[in-house]
Amino acid sequence: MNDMSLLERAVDQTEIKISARDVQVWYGDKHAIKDVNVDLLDKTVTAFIGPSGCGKSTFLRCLNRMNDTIDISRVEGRITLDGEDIYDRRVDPVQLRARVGMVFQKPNPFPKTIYDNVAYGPRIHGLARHRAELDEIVEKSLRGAALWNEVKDRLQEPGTGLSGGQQQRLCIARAVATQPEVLLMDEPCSALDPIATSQVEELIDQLRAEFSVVIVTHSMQQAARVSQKTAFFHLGNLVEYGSTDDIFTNPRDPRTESYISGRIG
Ligand SMILES: Nc1ncnc2c1ncn2[C@@H]1O[C@H](COP(=O)(O)OP(=O)(O)OP(=O)(O)O)[C@@H](O)[C@H]1O
Repeated sequence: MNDMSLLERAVDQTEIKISARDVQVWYGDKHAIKDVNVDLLDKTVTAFIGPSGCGKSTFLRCLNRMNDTIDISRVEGRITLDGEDIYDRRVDPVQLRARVGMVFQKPNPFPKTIYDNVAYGPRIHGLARHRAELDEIVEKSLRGAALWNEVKDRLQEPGTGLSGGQQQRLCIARAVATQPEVLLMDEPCSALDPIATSQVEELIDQLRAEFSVVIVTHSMQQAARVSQKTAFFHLGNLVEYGSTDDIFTNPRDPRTESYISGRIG
């Protein structure tokens, strides 16, 4: 698939999947996210862009409560998934993270077989009643991550024996296996070569048929290629959010304009 065909696919989805209101994040005294309000759409790829340290990853981690795992961080405000407050005390963060999956910068397969990497989530969440059902989930997830053909004859080999690009697709298969509704990706291609990057980018475009995808990226070319919506962060503020086309061709805020034209960053 070429770049333009990804870019030209219209945003046809308007259903809000995640809604953030007045979100603040502190690390100790450091105010890392300031009053962020945004509605992220279902079945849409949203890119978070902005200079290093502006808070992209911090805000991403708010969306599946990964910041809970950082002792000194404090999150305020309201974030809803399908209208339900994800910070409500009745919400189990482990269950939430099955619905809002995450793929990290560096591929991090478990030291287990390819099969067990993918089967891990469905097993702990009880998604399969018997082995045949688990086999089906593993195959479907590996197909969904465009990896099945490369690994179908070596499912019992260690996941860590795959190439970097294959490992990242394995991590995507692992995230997809719990049937998430949202997939968060924190610079998923930064450790990959150009070929693996383009495979993962094509995959992201396919994944949005089923999920809402949010991707943090330092590459404006990548944001333009894969996303329909873009959010530009600067010094903890969400400065501008809109269609990727508008952000890149007609930014409204001078800070966005400076960033995309390479004057800040
Ligand atoms: N675990 C942490 N403890 C303390 N401060 C943190 C922590 N994580 C991030 N920060 C600080 O919060 C701010 C936002 O960081 P964050 O990693 O979210 O930015 P980013 O835009 O994702 O940066 P990059 O593009 O470099 O990954 C920075 O000032 C950073 O130093």
